[in-house]
Amino acid sequence: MAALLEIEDLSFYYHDGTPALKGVSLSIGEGEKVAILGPNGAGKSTLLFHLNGIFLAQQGTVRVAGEVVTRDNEHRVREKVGLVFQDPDDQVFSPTVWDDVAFGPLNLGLERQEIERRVEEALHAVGMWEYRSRAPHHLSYGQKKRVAIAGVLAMDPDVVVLDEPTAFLDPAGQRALLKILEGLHGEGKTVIIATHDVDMAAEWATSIILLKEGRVLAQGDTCLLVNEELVQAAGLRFPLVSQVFQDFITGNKQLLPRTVAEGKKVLRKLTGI
Ligand SMILES: Nc1ncnc2c1ncn2[C@@H]1O[C@H](COP(=O)(O)OP(=O)(O)OP(=O)(O)O)[C@@H](O)[C@H]1O
Repeated sequence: MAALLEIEDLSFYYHDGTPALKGVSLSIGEGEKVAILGPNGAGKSTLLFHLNGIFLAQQGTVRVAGEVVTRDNEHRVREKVGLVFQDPDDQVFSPTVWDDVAFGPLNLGLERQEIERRVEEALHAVGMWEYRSRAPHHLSYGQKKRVAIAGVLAMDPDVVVLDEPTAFLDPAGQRALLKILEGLHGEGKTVIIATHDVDMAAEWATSIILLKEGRVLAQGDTCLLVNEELVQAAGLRFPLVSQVFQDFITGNKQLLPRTVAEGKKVLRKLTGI
């Protein structure tokens, strides 16, 4: 089966000549949970902007469901791929939270009842239903972020892309976000995040993409997060769970536990408890 998202040799330069992407090629299958990691300035946000047609390829191609993204189909692509921006102030602008989340479904031309159903469901999903009459600019950063996520959920896209979704969320908010992402995945959606949170990536992702200086260093499973050479090159660190076991499990680092559940399993084996 063809990949849902296919990027081939994508390069992108900003107006001032800054090269942000240099020959990026990658593919993402339907239903995957993808974490894109890399240091500041690696090109993560620039790459995400290409996934739903906000940026069009200057060199190379971006395919969504087999279709090359162009100016002619960018609107259709945006219905398929929803993007939650890194900064909610770039996304949340309506007079009330309710209006903001309803904005996308309204533009889809849906019936009033369906719009109301979607807005209610999306606001409940992010725990912001009680705030529906509030002005978004009077909310905290984390609350605005939740509203921005609800705005994308209400569009019901096949692919949900989130730029730094956990940044500025409190621990309960981060747990709630993970639950939302799991729920989306359970509905069969493909979920892609850009993040600096190695621990979350290790716990959650089925596929890891490491970016650096506009290039893909590697794409694979969460084993990449305990590959010393790659982790160093990408300016990352091992997941905390892996660090705990690093000195006790010698030899093949790929066998290091990467999640809390894996860590517990190893401990049970070692201690017999
Ligand atoms: N509007 C812009 N004009 C010029 N250069 C830009 C612009 N936006 C980003 N860049 C540059 O493009 C490169 C990639 O930036 P991008 O924001 O995609 O990185 P990132 O991996 O998302 O970084 P971060 O982790 O800090 O969010 C960087 O060198 C950055 O300085």
